[in-house]
Amino acid sequence: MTTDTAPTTTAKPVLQASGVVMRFGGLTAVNNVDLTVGEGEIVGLIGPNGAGKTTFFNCLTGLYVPTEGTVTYKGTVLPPKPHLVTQAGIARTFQNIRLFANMTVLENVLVGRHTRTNEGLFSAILRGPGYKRAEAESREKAMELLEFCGLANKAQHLARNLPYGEQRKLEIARALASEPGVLLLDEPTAGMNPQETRAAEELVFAIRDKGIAILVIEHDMKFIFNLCDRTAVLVQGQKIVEGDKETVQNDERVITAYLGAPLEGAAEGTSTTAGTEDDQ
Ligand SMILES: Nc1ncnc2c1ncn2[C@@H]1O[C@H](COP(=O)(O)OP(=O)(O)OP(=O)(O)O)[C@@H](O)[C@H]1O
Repeated sequence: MTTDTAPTTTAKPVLQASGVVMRFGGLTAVNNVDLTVGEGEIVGLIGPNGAGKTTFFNCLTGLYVPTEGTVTYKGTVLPPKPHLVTQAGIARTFQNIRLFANMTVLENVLVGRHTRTNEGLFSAILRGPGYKRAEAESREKAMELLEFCGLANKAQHLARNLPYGEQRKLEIARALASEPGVLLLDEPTAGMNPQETRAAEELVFAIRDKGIAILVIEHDMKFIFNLCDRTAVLVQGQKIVEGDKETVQNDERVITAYLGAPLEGAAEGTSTTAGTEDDQ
């Protein structure tokens, strides 16, 4: 491990992974990875197919219990259960869209709010004043989020009827409904056209401006380098380099990992992707 893999942020840590290892039998999918996302930061995570990016995300969000290492959120070690991780303040989207297809857009966002509502089962069954007040507040907040994500006019549409780019936006709106301090995006622009990708960029900046730190996995290098304050590169489970756009683009090991072309394309400002052939 070389010294340039050390965290370079001076921002106050929000999410911190230390020495995270994830083994599946004899395969080490994530190998001793340290990564910090600080307040107000957008951090990128890139790497060729099978590098361990999604597995690392799963370790950060309690879907997997890391074989070794710790993950802390604002200084507290996270419990290895997804709903408790969400409750703590970490939200995520998935590489493969996971919406409730037969529910409306608004209902999907309301589902995302359940970790932030105090009304229990009996309150819901009895539908007393407390429940009605909480429900009205939730709907109002959900509508604000749909407005923020540009989906307010689709609130009553079924999720399955949205175009692909809007489904991805809805996933983000639902993740934001849990009022996170950090948002993890797993390939948010996969399948988007260039116009949708640019709109997604604007949305990510706007989320950061709300005070939510962001960690994003993407194969679209232009998207990553336009957005991110720092980018970490995983290759075969190991973080080989972490730094700003220039540091990453000029690192020989990164160029070798990608066989050169994609990163050079990004440096020239053309939209390019790397290693997407067997995604999803
Ligand atoms: N549940 C699992 N059981 C066994 N092996 C797994 C499991 N999940 C992932 N792997 C393996 O771990 C390695 C890392 O996979 P992972 O999906 O994390 O990579 P990735 O960088 O996200 O790839 P991509 O860019 O294609 O999404 C791969 O070799 C994969 O086959």
